[in-house]
Amino acid sequence: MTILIRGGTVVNATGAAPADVLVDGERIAALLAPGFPLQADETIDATGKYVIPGGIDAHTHMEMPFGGTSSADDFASGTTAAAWGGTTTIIDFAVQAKGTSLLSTLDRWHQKADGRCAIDYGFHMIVSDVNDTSLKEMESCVDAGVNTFKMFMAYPGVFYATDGEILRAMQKARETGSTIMMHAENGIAIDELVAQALAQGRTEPVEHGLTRPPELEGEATSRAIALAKVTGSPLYVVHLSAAQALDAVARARDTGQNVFAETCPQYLYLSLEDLARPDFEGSKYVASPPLRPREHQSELWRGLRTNDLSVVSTDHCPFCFKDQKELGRGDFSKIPNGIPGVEHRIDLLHQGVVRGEISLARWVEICSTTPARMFGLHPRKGVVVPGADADLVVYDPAATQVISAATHHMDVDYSAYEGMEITGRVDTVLSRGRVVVDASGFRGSTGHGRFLARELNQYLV
Ligand SMILES: NC(=O)NCCC(=O)O
Ligand SMILES: [Zn+2]
Ligand SMILES: [Zn+2]
Repeated sequence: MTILIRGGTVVNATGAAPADVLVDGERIAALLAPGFPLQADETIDATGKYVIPGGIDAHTHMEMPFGGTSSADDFASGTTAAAWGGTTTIIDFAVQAKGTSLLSTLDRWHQKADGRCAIDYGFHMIVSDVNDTSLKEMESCVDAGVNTFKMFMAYPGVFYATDGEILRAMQKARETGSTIMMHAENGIAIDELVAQALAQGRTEPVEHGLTRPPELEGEATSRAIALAKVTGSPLYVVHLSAAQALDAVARARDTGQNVFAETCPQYLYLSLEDLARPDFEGSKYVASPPLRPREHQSELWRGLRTNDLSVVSTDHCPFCFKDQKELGRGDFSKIPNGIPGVEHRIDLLHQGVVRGEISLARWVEICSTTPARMFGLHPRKGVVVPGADADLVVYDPAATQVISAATHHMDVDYSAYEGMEITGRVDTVLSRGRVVVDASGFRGSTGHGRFLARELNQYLV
């Protein structure tokens, strides 16, 4: 089966140029001069549109257990929504519960995902129980294509790891060539502030933000960087939200340390003002780290331009407003943490192009090419070149849309971006050569997506 995508502008991280794209089976076969005379089984007209590599969302939580409930999207609904939004690969987090092994956790996540995903997928591993067994098991995870391990400096009693535990895991990461991903917030200090707020009767969602000040993200980020330096381990800071944390990352990178960071669309577009919405509406915006005062946003956009922020992922972690966020009415600390977004990352970041915050090539780089290289998927994913998987998005930069829960495909009853007007829209999506979304709707199938055993981080020196 061949498909010819005609008349579009191919955008890679290296730049944009008019070209026709020939797909043969699951792979890109050729980039051709526009109008090159060739017949294919199917032709897609991309005139006036971009042809970009499918998005790679390196931070999602499908069916994630949290605070007595579970995130609302399962692997079927979440990956279908991702496809609608031009994302053709996700990397989800398998979550080790305390007292369980990493390998049984990995098995469990395979059971949840295998045969149910609409697009390709990989896993990171959350390590919440550092001991001799789990440290040894990190080696087997790497062999199984899971070479990125998330640890938490937040959530004492749940996921929290001490500095000593982090140090030991980083030593193992150094030994195995794997990368530690860090949730960098000072959870011990935050828990004190939370207890004080509740004791004073401050129970509203906005208190979630006020009890997690940006300084405590900056401090934890600096500490993680120091531990990484001592151990020689690479560090990837997840969901960076605060200027103070960005500053620490930028300083480390200036010294040549293997420190990388991602931010998320919610930190670029939403703010503490959303957390302060009345009538418990603020609960829709509870995630950790929290949304920050608006002035952090321009710093994050700058970080994306300077590459101190290398990736934008969603941290997609949906909880329904009606029956899940509700768990924290009267006590903000019980609101399940997370914001939905897997469907809208490509559109929201294209908005950054429209507003002149980032270039077209940088849009592709932070949404696809760099995650592919950072997480060992390149050159199979993340680029429009012959030989790569035909994970392709035809994107119409002139179309307009309004984001709404009434029209999105995520299995959650609200949108954090409700009513936001977007210039640009996904037109057609191919996953490994199969059209999964086009004007007729969703044409893919859950079960089409394959597990991706990943190579090591290609940015390490
Ligand atoms: N970010 C968030 O609030 N929920 C998902 C879990 C995590 O990434 O820490
Ligand atoms: Zn986290
Ligand atoms: Zn997360």
